[in-house]
Amino acid sequence: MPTTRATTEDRSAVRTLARLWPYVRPVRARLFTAAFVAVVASCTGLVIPLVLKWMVDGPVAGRDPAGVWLGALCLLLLGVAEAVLFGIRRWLVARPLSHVEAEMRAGLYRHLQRLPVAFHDRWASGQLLSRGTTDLMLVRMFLAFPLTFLLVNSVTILVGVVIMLVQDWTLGLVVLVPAVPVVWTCVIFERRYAEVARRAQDQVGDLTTVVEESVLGIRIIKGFGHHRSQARAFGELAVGLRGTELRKARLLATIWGVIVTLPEMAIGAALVLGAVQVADGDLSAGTLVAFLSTALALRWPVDSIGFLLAMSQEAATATERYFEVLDETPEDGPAGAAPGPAPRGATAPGEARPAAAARGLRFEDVRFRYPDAPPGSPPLLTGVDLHIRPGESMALVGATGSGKTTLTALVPRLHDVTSGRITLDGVDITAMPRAELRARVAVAFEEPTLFSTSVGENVLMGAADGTGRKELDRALAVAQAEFAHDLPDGTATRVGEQGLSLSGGQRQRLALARAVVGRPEFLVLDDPLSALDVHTEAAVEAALRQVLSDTTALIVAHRPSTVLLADRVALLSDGRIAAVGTHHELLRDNAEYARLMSGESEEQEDIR
Ligand SMILES: Nc1ncnc2c1ncn2[C@@H]1O[C@H](COP(=O)(O)OP(=O)(O)OP(=O)(O)O)[C@@H](O)[C@H]1O
Repeated sequence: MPTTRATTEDRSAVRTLARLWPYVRPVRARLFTAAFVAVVASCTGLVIPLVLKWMVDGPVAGRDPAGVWLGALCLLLLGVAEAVLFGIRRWLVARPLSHVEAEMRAGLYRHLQRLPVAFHDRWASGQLLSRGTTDLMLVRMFLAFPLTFLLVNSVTILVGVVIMLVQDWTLGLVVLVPAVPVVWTCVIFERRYAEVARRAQDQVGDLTTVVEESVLGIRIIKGFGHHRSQARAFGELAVGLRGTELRKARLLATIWGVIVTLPEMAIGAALVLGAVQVADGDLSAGTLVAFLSTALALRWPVDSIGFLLAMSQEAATATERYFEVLDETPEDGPAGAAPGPAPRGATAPGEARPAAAARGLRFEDVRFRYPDAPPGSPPLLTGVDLHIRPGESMALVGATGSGKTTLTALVPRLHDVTSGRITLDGVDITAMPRAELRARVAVAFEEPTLFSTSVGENVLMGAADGTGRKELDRALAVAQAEFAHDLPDGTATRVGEQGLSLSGGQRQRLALARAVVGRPEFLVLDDPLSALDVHTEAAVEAALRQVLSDTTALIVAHRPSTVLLADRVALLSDGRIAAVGTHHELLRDNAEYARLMSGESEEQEDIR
């Protein structure tokens, strides 16, 4: 699984950031108003040097104290106005930008839910997590600060330069000389910084993955005494990230050095030249004061360009990473089209009742190859043909790694077949809306996942909205999960990561209850009894038999006791169904099946 997804292709930061427009659109009025207010505030600051000029050449030269007081009052009012306007700007942007961030995060989450399992197999969870957290925070910060201030500073610099040229065009040109090397440095910096910023953000994703895996797998890490090697792996990634961050800091220091030093030198030169002109009587002292105060007022807008560009570049990288996920095609395709092979002669729901041969669950020449399988490797399933009649339960047996779990995952379309088709009562599953398919097919996997919510809610996830207490109790009884009633808050007890810890067998029984609670027409169980003790297994089997009597079921089985739950058994071998029959028939006629079952010698003796 690639943990770092660095894009090396050249892309324009502006074009990438422009993709944020649909999210910014609803709050555009406030953002534009805030930008306008900031421009006015910044330009208000540029009036101060002109007041100074008036004071120096007027009241100060004419020794008029009342005029000096008036000038001081004007300066005070201008300062207060500038501060108030900047305060208004901040107030205008705070709330709408939190809204933009929340909307983008919700959009990402919704999209992640709709992306196919193949996507989640490919992507490290830490990479997704960091996109939904750090990256979105960088985007919000960009919208709040650099976006406005790159505009505000540009306008301020432009207005300031015009004021300086009007005061004295020769001094103005001296101050403008560094513009060429500064712009050139910015262009080079932008390219280099983009590369390093991307690497740093990918490394944050990798680090998040390691932290997440260590927390989830803490028992294994401790059990096998791997905390040191895990800490070493984390340390190496952290050192890598530190190196990248230092490179970022060095680049930033370089551009800052250029952006600060060159204009300061130019101001110094202008000061010397201006002083000479004042001494020669070619320039008034007030004009020189106004010129220098304007140049000094432009220091911050110029100095800040370095880190504003850096923040914008990080935001462009964050936006790019965000849209890498959002650009992935969701399960139903952008226009709701079903991906996968086109249905062949499917019978639409509601049409004439299908022929008996078509009813039930049918695999027709199903081939499957994982999209991320090594190139050139053969498909895992090379032509599966299997018919499970309505109401029949079929056990699926095969060597480990033969593709049993994969085959079961094809039925609820967690993966799509590479070729061939699967039908439910004659209807190709690719022709059915996924919601309908998943309402008709219930699944329980070997790894029983419970969510951080109550036992009842975990089980009722398998049923339509509004399913009541009676169905919940029935499902718990079928799965022999009545222990749930004895939990501290009964079925309202919270389980999962932040709730009560349950044993593997208890989790498996709840997962089974979730699969049967909706009385599904089709049931797919992936070795659902593997974590149960012998007594509980017998009790669950007895209850499951009842459920299976009116359900069409496919059950992955490793043990004869589970196989015996089913009416017939299919043997999966070399990507095909090698044999179908009852347990006893296969045991007698098929050497591979007999060998697979012989692992359970004691039980096998009982059965014989
Ligand atoms: N997401 C995936 N991408 C690529 N290959 C995969 C993926 N998931 C599983 N495989 C491969 O497919 C093969 C079949 O896996 P599968 O889990 O279907 O076997 P199984 O018969 O259920 O095994 P077991 O009896 O051990 O549970 C394995 O070789 C596995 O490595």
